[in-house]
Amino acid sequence: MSNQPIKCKAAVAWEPNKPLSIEEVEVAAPKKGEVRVRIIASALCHTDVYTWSGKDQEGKFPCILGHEGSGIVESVGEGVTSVEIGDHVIPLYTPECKECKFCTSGKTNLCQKIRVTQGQGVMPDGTTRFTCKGQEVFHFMGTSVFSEYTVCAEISIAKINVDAPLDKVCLLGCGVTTGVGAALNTAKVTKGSNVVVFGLGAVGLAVIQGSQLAGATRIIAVDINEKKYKLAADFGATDFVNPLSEENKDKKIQDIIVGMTDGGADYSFECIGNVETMRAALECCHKGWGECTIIGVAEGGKEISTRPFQLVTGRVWRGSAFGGVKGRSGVPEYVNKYLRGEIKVDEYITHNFNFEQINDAFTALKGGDCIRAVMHYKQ
Ligand SMILES: NC(=O)C1=CN([C@@H]2O[C@H](COP(=O)(O)OP(=O)(O)OC[C@H]3O[C@@H](n4cnc5c(N)ncnc54)[C@H](OP(=O)(O)O)[C@@H]3O)[C@@H](O)[C@H]2O)C=CC1
Ligand SMILES: N[C@@H](CCC(=O)N[C@@H](CSC=O)C(=O)NCC(=O)O)C(=O)O
Ligand SMILES: [Zn+2]
Ligand SMILES: [Zn+2]
Repeated sequence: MSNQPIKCKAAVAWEPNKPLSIEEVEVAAPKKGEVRVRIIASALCHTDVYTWSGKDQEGKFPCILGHEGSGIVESVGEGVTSVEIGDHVIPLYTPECKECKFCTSGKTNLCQKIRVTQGQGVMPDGTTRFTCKGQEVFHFMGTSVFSEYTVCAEISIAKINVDAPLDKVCLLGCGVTTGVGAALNTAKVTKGSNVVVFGLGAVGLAVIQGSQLAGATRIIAVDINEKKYKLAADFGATDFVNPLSEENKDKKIQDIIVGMTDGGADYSFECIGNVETMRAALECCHKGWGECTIIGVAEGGKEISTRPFQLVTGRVWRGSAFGGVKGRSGVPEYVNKYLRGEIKVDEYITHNFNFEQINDAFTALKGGDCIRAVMHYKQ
């Protein structure tokens, strides 16, 4: 246990859409049921960019963003039993308390024990552990890994194999687990099926990886950025469609997919966060059985629509958060799968930066060549 605050560097988002500012912050000691973690590495996910842009209805400023990270337990608060100082961990934006109605339902990974306060940018007791220049700074997604030290609820901490390289498995804190899990747990892609993936960022590529693991025979990758096709092929995509190409630009993407697949997709996934492609992802599904999984996060105020006939005639629209993976029990297993060579992680990392260069990581992710930018913290 430690009762002392720590002063360290953090990337503070003072207001939306402005470069993050590397500041000295004070990180209070973990309270009862909390864990303070020294972050070793983190990666930037599109969701960080989304909240930073000001389009997230739950976005609170000033805050410390970051939800795809890894680190080492520095101290624990009263009553913490599942981790101890020195454990290697991945902070979870989808906690797992193992006792709420959601955790015990066997039907979802969406633990709700601390969801309300997490969305308000505070710890479960309603207060923040971060201060900067005398001002309170909000947490983000219960993780705030863009800080050299962060405090999380114990139920938001997955203890992982100490042999795993922390600057790689940080990606299992969101993107890779989300995509692989969406294919395997949420959609339950079947052997021999055809799959369509909209959006070839880390999440879409991970859906391709999961679909290949599930034995899909045809995986159609859809993206307006053709630079993403090579990596998609490496992950198992068999066909590539650019909706904006000369040949396609006057056609509806759903009609193109239906034409390519003798009636439509068995499974489709939206990994962009655009409500038009969410509609297309549903409508490209095969009549009678095609299932569309929405993963992308659309900006606040946007709504999806389709003709109800699309659903009446057997297509299914569902969503997936964190790949349907239960954090504390599932993430350690994903780390072990990576260590056994059963899932790829390194291949998603296209850029590496020092933590202080975090604004360059934002520029890279928006630049069209980046899948994941990993930030390395001072050791
Ligand atoms: N549900 C969940 O649990 C999670 C959801 N997410 C969400 O998933 C989505 C994907 O995340 P991530 O992989 O990090 O994002 P990226 O931005 O890295 O990937 C999105 C890809 O879609 C492409 N794209 C953009 N617009 C279109 C379009 N109209 N048609 C086809 N392709 C398009 C982009 O091209 P370009 O390179 O040109 O931008 C990019 O290649 C985001 O909305 C994110 O917030 C992320 C993690 C977890
Ligand atoms: N605050 C956002 C919610 C965005 C969202 O849907 N987040 C996903 C994870 S995205 C990770 O990169 C999620 O887990 N959703 C479930 C949840 O309980 O938030 C908004 O209001 O749009
Ligand atoms: Zn994410
Ligand atoms: Zn729970």
